[in-house]
Amino acid sequence: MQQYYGGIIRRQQHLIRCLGADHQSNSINTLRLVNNSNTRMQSAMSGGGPTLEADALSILRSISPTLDSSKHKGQAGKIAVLGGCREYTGAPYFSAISALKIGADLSHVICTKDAAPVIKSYSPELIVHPLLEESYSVREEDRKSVSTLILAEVDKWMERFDCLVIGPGLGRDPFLLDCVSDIMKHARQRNVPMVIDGDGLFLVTNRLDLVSGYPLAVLTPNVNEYKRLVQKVLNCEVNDQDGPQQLLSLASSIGGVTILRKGLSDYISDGKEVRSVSIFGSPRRCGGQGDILSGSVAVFLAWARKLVDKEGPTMSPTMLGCIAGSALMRKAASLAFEDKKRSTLTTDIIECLGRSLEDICPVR
Ligand SMILES: NC(=O)C1=CN([C@@H]2O[C@H](COP(=O)(O)OP(=O)(O)OC[C@H]3O[C@@H](n4cnc5c(N)ncnc54)[C@H](O)[C@@H]3O)[C@@H](O)[C@H]2O)[C@@H](O)CC1
Ligand SMILES: Nc1ncnc2c1ncn2[C@@H]1O[C@H](COP(=O)(O)OP(=O)(O)OP(=O)(O)O)[C@@H](O)[C@H]1O
Ligand SMILES: [Mg+2]
Repeated sequence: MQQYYGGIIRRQQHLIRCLGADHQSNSINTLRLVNNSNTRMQSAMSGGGPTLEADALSILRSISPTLDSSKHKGQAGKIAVLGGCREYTGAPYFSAISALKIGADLSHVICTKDAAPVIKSYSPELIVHPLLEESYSVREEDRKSVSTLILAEVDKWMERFDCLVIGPGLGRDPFLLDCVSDIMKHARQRNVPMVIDGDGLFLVTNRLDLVSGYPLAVLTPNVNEYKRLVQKVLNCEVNDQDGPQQLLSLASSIGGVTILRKGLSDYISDGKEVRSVSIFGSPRRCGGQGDILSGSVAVFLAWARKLVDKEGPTMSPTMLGCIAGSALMRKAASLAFEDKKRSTLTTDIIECLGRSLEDICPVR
């Protein structure tokens, strides 16, 4: 662990030097802000001035709704995950169950007919819709009518969702991705926020029009997905020397969508500003952690949206949702790692979501 954190500190110091700041950090707990207009950087170190890490935690606290008995089911959020196909059933489950464990009231999964019984068998808590089809199960001549039917079925539910997560375990079947494109267009018309991850990013990288200029779209690329986006949109390679500025350009080139670039530190930009969340984390890289993150961002984004509606804009709800989601995911991963070490799995991290939330934002 010592060595792991040492690596983080060295990378933080390197990035701080790259950004032209003269701070010296002895802390892993740094969250930076780069402003679009003047590359302003706010960096604070633990033990010195106010730490920006505390901002991530206080953002999480400020957007988490209080639990009180006057509320009815649904007010804490209804999330839907579009994903799950023949190959992947774990990813949509991880995303949807994480949303519930964080505090959403209802969590739906919209998946292929094959995947549905499997996902249902993981949990009775999830509402699973076996609606999507892959090419192999639909004859060429039936494709048009089947896709119209799928769209009509999903549309019946659309207005009830506070946020969609598009892509965990979705697969890359062309017919299925065409149907999902139509669903995304409808979601956009109805101002439903979308968190796009996994194969959803494969789709969007080839169909930027689906999200371009939509301020309620969040993209959560991992290393590979980010590389593909940069190549496609900026027509160059990833530049880690100037990572935050490149992220800013990428988000702004896609018309101000919010991008959460996952990694050693998570970097987040909506094309106007860049922030990073470097707190906690774990050296274990088992598959599925990005799926927890997508479900987590969806819930916090839905909550942040309600808050911003009520209290006026501070930061965009998508930025707030990403910062809170990233902080919680990393905290849960660190708790799970403390306990399980090398054998830490995604399900162990999910089990730590509740304790992490309670540590950061105790129920009063
Ligand atoms: N249990 C499950 O059902 C899971 C399904 N998943 C789904 O699997 C599908 C494909 O996602 P992938 O993340 O594999 O797609 P990627 O395109 O990110 O990864 C493809 C390949 O790149 C490699 N790779 C991944 N991260 C890397 C890194 N940091 N540096 C270098 N190479 C790296 C992987 O080993 C993999 O072979 C998505 O639908 C995703 O949601 C994943 O979410 C993991 C868990
Ligand atoms: N080197 C790292 N150190 C600490 N945390 C990390 C590191 N890399 C990624 N993370 C965290 O793990 C989470 C998932 O990121 P990752 O890059 O593993 O996503 P992914 O590849 O999409 O995962 P999935 O397997 O679910 O598809 C993010 O919240 C990120 O903060
Ligand atoms: Mg992923």
